[in-house]
Amino acid sequence: MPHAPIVSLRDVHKSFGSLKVLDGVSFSVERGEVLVLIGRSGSGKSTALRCIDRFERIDEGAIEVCGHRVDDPGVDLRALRQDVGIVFQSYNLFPHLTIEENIILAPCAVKGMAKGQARDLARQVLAQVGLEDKLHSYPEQLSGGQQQRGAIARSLAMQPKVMLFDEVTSALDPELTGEVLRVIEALAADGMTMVMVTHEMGFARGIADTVVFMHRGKVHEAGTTAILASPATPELAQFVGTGL
Ligand SMILES: Nc1ncnc2c1ncn2[C@@H]1O[C@H](COP(=O)(O)OP(=O)(O)OP(=O)(O)O)[C@@H](O)[C@H]1O
Repeated sequence: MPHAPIVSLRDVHKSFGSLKVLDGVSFSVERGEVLVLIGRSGSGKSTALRCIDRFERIDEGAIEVCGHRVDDPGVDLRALRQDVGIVFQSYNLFPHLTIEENIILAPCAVKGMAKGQARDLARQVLAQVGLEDKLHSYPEQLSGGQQQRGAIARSLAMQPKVMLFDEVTSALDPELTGEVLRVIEALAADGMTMVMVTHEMGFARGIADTVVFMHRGKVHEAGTTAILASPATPELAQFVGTGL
């Protein structure tokens, strides 16, 4: 039997009122692959990412994620979200909970994991992001970069099959960006399947198996990172040239 991609979008359309944001978007992500979405502000990257986890519902087309038909109104959202981890630009951690409490919340509540086991898991995922010593800290006691690493750890604790990253370094100072990107690089090297929206072009070049350049709600160009070095369209050439 041919294997199915972990994520596939086929001819996805999505509008907000009269604004068409996704206009026939298709792409797919294989197991262990890193797909990077790039494009100008407003081109539809975040919306495409949010549709994968059904934070947004699509108007037309098909999305399949880890065997879940996301466009099916009856999709089991709980099962879908156990398979998909998502980290946003900000507001990821609950401020009134310690890092450990943040991390064990979902494994205990959603998966019914015993607290002791969840605490062991918290230590393990915090070690993965280099935050073992922050177990009992509150988010406000951490730098922005540490908070994002904590948010990544919290997602990892659910042992997702695919991770989605939406401009996770955009709110960070440049010196804190690197530490978060290194954690993501390590996850990719470990074989985690990922879809990420990023404006960090150097990082995209280094990590992406597939680059999808979105323009006006469409996949304008897609391919390996070679498309960044020799774009086929003036729009990508201009985007790469300006880095915007
Ligand atoms: N919930 C919403 N309601 C109405 N319009 C929205 C909503 N979410 C996004 N939009 C609009 O859809 C368009 C695409 O937004 P989206 O966030 O997907 O773009 P993007 O490529 O990720 O941009 P950026 O790089 O600035 O994040 C924008 O014009 C945005 O204002």
